[in-house]
Amino acid sequence: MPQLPAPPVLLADEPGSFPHSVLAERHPAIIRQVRDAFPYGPGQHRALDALLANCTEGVIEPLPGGAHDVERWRSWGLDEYTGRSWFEVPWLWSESWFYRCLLEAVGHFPPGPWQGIDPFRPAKLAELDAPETDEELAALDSLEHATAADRATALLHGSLWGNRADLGFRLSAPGAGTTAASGLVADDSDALWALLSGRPPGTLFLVADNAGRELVPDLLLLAHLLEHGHARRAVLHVKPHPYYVSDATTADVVDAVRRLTAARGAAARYGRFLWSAMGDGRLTVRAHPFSCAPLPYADMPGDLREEFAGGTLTVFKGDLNYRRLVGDRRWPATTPFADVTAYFPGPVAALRTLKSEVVTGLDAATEAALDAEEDGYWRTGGTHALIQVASRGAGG
Ligand SMILES: O=P(O)(O)OC[C@@]1(O)O[C@H](CO)[C@@H](O)[C@@H]1O
Repeated sequence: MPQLPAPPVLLADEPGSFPHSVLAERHPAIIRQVRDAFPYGPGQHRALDALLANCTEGVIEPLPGGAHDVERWRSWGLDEYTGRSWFEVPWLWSESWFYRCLLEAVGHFPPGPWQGIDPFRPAKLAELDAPETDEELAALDSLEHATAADRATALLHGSLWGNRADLGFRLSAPGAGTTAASGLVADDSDALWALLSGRPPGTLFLVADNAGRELVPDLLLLAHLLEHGHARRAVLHVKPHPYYVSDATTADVVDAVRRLTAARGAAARYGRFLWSAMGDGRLTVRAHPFSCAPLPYADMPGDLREEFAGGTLTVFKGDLNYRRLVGDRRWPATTPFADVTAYFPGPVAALRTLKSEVVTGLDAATEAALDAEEDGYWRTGGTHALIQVASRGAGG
């Protein structure tokens, strides 16, 4: 296993940089969006005002005494970062901390009338109800007569590009989700299908990203893989609580499956298949606390490592999961994907549209051509995507 020299971790301390804009602009916009979405009371408004001041100008403060997850956050670095500016600790950490604080402000965790209410739910539901979702579901009918291989490719690409439908991203990327996507910067899909064509079929893990128009195609892909013998069992890892605006929770999985079963044609058939697969255990939903950790997957706890070790393949969806999978560092873009994921206990794949600066596994010519064409926007604009696979341990 190669021991790579680790480049610096991304911080948000450089005005004008993408991480800085997320803390200075995107987080205040998210607070505004959440405030407008619910008839919150004065206490919640005051807490949101305090969070706005704290996350833009203040320092990281301890969790309130009695918070259910104090020990967890201490083990994730809270003591080390308390008293420091949000802009000077690892960006991955401060972003995650923002969502923890936002949920605190709206009373999501403590017992009370607002416990368990998802502040992002209105936006997630609006997306699921959008006419674009109807169009995407209707398009499934035209795939019914395609060969299984063509359908598999279409569903893989649907799941991949579904990652553009990220509500937090749309708050800060003008035109995101509407412009035509221009292409793949890496495509290991042959290796991915090779892993999923082994006999006997095994367990596939999918570490989900966004709800709504990303989760629906993820579920369609899982249904296809189960139905066509590419996997015996699928495990969908979602977030245990609302996170990064649109990240999928179990409630969002239920909404997505119900949306499918209530549709017409092929979409309804997929919905019924998924419903019965959940009923007989072929499809399981998991909500591990580490899914919302402010840390890279290299630091995953033993139980999760053991679980992933039993999979034929683990697929990480989306930009944030990619940052956590490879490490949120200034990797040269040509650093091999297999090297940065060498710690992972089994075959692993990433399906991601590029919405932050971290990228690995490109060839030098591709990187140079993209830089010449777009001067860096290709890394964060969501216009490009990648399918990367490290087959290690699978004899591949
Ligand atoms: O993980 P996702 O939904 O694909 O994207 C998450 C995201 O919008 O949030 C982060 C910045 O806040 C970036 O990693 C990325 O731009």
